[in-house]
Amino acid sequence: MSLPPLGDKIVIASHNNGKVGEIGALLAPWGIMVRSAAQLGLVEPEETASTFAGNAELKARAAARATGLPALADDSGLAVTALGGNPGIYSARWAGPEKDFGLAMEKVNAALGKSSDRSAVFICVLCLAWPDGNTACFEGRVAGNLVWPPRGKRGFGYDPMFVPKGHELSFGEMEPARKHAMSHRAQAFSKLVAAIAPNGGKAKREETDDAIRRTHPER
Ligand SMILES: O=P(O)(O)OP(=O)(O)OP(=O)(O)OC[C@H]1O[C@@H](n2cnc3c(O)ncnc32)[C@H](O)[C@@H]1O
Ligand SMILES: [Mg+2]
Repeated sequence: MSLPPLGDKIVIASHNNGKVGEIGALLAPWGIMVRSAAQLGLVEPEETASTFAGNAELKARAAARATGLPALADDSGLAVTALGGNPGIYSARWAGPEKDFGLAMEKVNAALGKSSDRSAVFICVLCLAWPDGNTACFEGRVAGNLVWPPRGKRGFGYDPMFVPKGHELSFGEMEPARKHAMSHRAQAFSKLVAAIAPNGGKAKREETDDAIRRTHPER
């Protein structure tokens, strides 16, 4: 797949500071100037699609159209097996108008009840949109189990109740760099990099991996 170049400025088409911070960290080695939709005063489009990809594309297109710059949107959520994939694309909406994720996590836990299946997947679709109407979307997933009560104050959203498979710490307890190395967002991001910069991307990924290894020598 051959995609148009990104240039040196892009808009992060998200109003979620947690996501904007994580995407900024993933983009840091690239020297691209990043502005968020909130910083640019863009309106938050209504998420009317029925899939992560549909919503990510709609958010990216709206920001590219409004700014004339390439835009990167993220639509993501927590799909809980025993809840038939809910809250899924409704993950932000379960937090209500106050964006109260303590409440959203309580709802997930209450809906699970005594279910012995606590498995869940975080899903992220990153979608790039260019001002000429081109788009490209990339999906990442990370599997894990839900714990109660929530643990840790790092990260955002549902992080404190999610323990990735093979790990002890929740995303809310982990060093941010460690979450970045395995998260659904990071997985989607490496696919995006592979599509945008197949050769340069390899060097940049190694740079990021080296930085993570220096901070986490046990990895
Ligand atoms: O649409 P934008 O403006 O990007 O911001 P949003 O918060 O509304 O984002 P979504 O519509 O994609 O909803 C996804 C919700 O899923 C949750 N979520 C996504 N990624 C997460 C992560 O890495 N850790 C914890 N929760 C996450 C988080 O609570 C988000 O609010
Ligand atoms: Mg949203």
